[in-house]
Amino acid sequence: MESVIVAIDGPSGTGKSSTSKAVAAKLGLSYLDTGAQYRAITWWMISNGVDVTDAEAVANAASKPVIVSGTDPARPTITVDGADASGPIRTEEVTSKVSAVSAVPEVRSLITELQRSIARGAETGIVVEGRDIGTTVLPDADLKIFLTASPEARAARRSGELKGVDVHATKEALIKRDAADSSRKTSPLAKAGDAVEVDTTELTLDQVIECVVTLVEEKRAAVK
Ligand SMILES: Nc1ncnc2c1ncn2[C@@H]1O[C@H](COP(=O)(O)OP(=O)(O)O)[C@@H](O)[C@H]1O
Ligand SMILES: Nc1ccn([C@@H]2O[C@H](COP(=O)(O)OP(=O)(O)O)[C@@H](O)[C@H]2O)c(=O)n1
Repeated sequence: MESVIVAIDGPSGTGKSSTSKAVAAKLGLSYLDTGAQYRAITWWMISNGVDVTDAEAVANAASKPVIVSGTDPARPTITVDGADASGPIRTEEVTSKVSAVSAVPEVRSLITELQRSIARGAETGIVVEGRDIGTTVLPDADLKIFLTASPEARAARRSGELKGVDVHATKEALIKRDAADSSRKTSPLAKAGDAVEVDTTELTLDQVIECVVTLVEEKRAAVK
């Protein structure tokens, strides 16, 4: 296999970003964080005074921001209209509003096209992580992984990152976002029929990385 495309989906805090970056780095592949792109467009909407609860206003503005993702797993970058957005897209305000913006069909079709063109341009292959990569963005991916973990484990991991934030509040916010992402009409968070499900609750990050690397290597060996 000359180039390999790996889709990694799952809810928040299951380990998608950490696993995808490490797998891409180990195998010499590019890396794309699609959640960062939805966060970036959300940040632009907030900064430009667009009411994110007004789906029509969001749809009308969706094509305005220019979002550029750098795909080096050692140094992922994201810019909006040329400005570094990596810090501002991680604020609590963006996190609480991103599901409303990402549910708008016009936003999804624009971002999906952007993701497909980035994947096409990755010479050695790419690991793309998100919610709908295996089902919608790259349905022909060579390998699809769906990561899961208990809400308790996911909340503990997330609140470990955000110092001083209450685990209970983190868990509630996380469950609310998963419910919104799973119930939207256009390409909801879902496991593709042909995805391999990996429950990471009792696994260390290294074990998850090893598991995915082995699955990619098995795929590559099978088509040689
Ligand atoms: N298997 C694991 N065990 C313990 N901590 C983990 C595991 N996988 C990821 N983490 C940690 O949990 C946090 C969230 O992981 P991340 O990769 O950002 O998840 P996602 O992209 O699915 O939201 C990070 O701090 C990461 O280091
Ligand atoms: N492929 C994707 C990726 C993210 N998203 C949206 O973007 C949000 C942020 O994704 P993320 O991956 O940065 O979220 P975390 O799990 O890292 O907190 C999700 O809650 C979804 O609303 C999406 O709709 N489709």
